[in-house]
Amino acid sequence: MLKVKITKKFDDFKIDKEWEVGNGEVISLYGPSGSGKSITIQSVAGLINPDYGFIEIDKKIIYDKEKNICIPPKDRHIGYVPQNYGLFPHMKVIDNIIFGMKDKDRDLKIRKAIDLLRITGLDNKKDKYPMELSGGQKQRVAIMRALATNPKVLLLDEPFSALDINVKENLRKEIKRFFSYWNIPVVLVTHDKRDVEVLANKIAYY
Ligand SMILES: Nc1ncnc2c1ncn2[C@@H]1O[C@H](COP(=O)(O)OP(=O)(O)OP(=O)(O)O)[C@@H](O)[C@H]1O
Repeated sequence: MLKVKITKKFDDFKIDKEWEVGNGEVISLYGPSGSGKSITIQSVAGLINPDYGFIEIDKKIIYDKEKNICIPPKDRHIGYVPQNYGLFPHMKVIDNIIFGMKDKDRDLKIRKAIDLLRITGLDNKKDKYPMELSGGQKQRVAIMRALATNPKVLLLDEPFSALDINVKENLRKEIKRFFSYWNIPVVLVTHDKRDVEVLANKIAYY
């Protein structure tokens, strides 16, 4: 369960939001450009700090302004896929996926990464570089890289916005299928109603 209550103020913009999402659920942060969706998930990931509020994962506080708690991003166990996928261009697909894994044994990491790639049918691309993949393939690798760290929460920022309409629709359905493998809260930032219709159990309007 992820619980979020945050306030953040800039000179000409303020957000004040409260929502929660359970394990195995997908919440969509849905609203127009500039409404504070990215700021919210960056706060959850720990990349920026809200001015007030708290963030809780499975009853553990990872941020609380009043209690002066702010767990660093690397200790939050969060899988975050930014808008541009965030893949390392100089690393092969397989090395991108094993990057955040905690296991010491490289062979074990490789086996786990290949299993993840197999779920998305991309095990034959393991030795390619990100620039050799299509947009949809990059997106799948980015999501698998985030899941490879066994996160307690998965955050996706506009995952389909750069893809053409047919790829989008197929990928939505595929992603919905592999979300069911992971019993964690998923936060999906989008301004596309179709993403909400296909993927979300809950909506937080922005
Ligand atoms: N560092 C900053 N200083 C001042 N204003 C900022 C800063 N960062 C973001 N903002 C403002 O906060 C608002 C929300 O930005 P945010 O990126 O969260 O929007 P969004 O809903 O994710 O939109 P998009 O879909 O375009 O990414 C915007 O109006 C933006 O200009």
